[in-house]
Amino acid sequence: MQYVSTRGAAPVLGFEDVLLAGLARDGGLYVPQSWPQFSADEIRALRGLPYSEIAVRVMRPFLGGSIAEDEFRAIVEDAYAGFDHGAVTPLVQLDQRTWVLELFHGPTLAFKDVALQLLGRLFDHVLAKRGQRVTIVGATSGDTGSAAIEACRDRENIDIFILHPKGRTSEVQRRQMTSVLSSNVHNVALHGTFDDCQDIVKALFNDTGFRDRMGLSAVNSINWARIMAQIVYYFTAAVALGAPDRKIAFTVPTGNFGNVYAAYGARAMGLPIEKLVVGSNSNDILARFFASGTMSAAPVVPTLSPSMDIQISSNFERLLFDLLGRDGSAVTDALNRFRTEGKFAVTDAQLADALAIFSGHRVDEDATMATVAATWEESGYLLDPHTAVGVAAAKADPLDPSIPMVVLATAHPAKFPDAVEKATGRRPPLPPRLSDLYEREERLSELPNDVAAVQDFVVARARAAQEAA
Ligand SMILES: Cc1ncc(COP(=O)(O)O)c(C=O)c1O
Ligand SMILES: N[C@@H](CCOP(=O)(O)O)C(=O)O
Repeated sequence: MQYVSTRGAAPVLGFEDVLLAGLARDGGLYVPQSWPQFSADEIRALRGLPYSEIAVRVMRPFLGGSIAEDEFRAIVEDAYAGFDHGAVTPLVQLDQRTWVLELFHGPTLAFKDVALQLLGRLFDHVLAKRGQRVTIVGATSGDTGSAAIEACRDRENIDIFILHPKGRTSEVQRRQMTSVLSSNVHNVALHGTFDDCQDIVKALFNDTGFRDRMGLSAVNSINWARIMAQIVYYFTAAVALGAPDRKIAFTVPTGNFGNVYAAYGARAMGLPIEKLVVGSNSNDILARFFASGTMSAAPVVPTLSPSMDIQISSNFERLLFDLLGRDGSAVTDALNRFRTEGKFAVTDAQLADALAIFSGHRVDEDATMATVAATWEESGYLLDPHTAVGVAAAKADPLDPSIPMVVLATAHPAKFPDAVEKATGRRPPLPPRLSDLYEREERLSELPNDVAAVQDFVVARARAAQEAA
């Protein structure tokens, strides 16, 4: 299995190099040269298997033989052993046609753990084999940060720097990051939005001198391995609900487009996915794209679902690559236009290709709160505000109701207790292992929205951490 860049001008790489590279050297994102195919019989054979076995079978083709199967199986089993539900990502039925796929049973209570618990172990495995060390830089709107820190803390060959937008995460999310005091963990509260954090991370990667000197790696979904690990739960959910002998649809609360792109990958691999519904909060650039074919930037507004307060969805580039016929220079042109003019458009035919798979819905703050409240009243089920955006988007979609709709529950309601309490009168408690979170010491540094300032900080802290080690 080989991987190519969406901008078409970076070296073609195998799995291990893609894992360590993060962003491609031409600024693009790596995607598989072709999608592995699963026959109906191979999909049927997944029914009833444990999560980790499905994970091995679904991810195996992406490794291209770079990790021996028994070693990979051991890594996968270890990654999911700490989840607090035996099914890892259980399905819960909400009503006759709607299920939620609970992705929040990992250590930091959000879907990011599913991929990052694996990624931390894969980094360890590959770095030990190569005798290499990396500096991870990541951007977070709240959940990737804590999941990545949890996965990488105290690992010998990794320093990890996480940029979050100051004051724009929930308090639980911030404390989950900043209360990890390990010497290889460095939290930055940036004076800016998540998009600013993500821009700085990309700028650090695009400075190839800095990138090579520091040995930069990524934990955001720009890293192909994140997408690979997220494809697995679309298979587990689909086979549990009757695939390949029954069609299925998913609604994904969306920000950076990584999660729903993983669903697109599962469909390309052979899962009978009828529709992918993209749920956006008031930061609705994606819903507007699916309505018009034009991607046009707008200022980020803070919402009750802060992890989705994103206007530049980095993984959309991977879909665009396919919509534009896998032409890297056409992708580069479109994205340059987006940077300089604030917008670009696809043709009617390209939009029709996208709409054959996707639809998009904007869910505003009132609808989010009303959905949390109504779901609690009708089903006795507590939704976090991100999942509520998904449930509301699923209800707004005109899809054939005989097709089961799975909404991805991307975070535990206890990560957003204020919004949940306001909507339902019930304050969801943190699990016992996090019950002292509000008393824990925090450590973080504040930095301006400036690439050079972040670069200097990374150099100084990485040097100090290595001297102390
Ligand atoms: C709780 C939660 N829901 C939804 C999303 C959006 O997912 P994606 O960025 O993969 O579209 C995020 C952030 O990524 C998140 O943390
Ligand atoms: N919502 C995310 C934003 C980063 O997304 P990623 O999937 O690219 O890591 C977060 O919680 O940080």
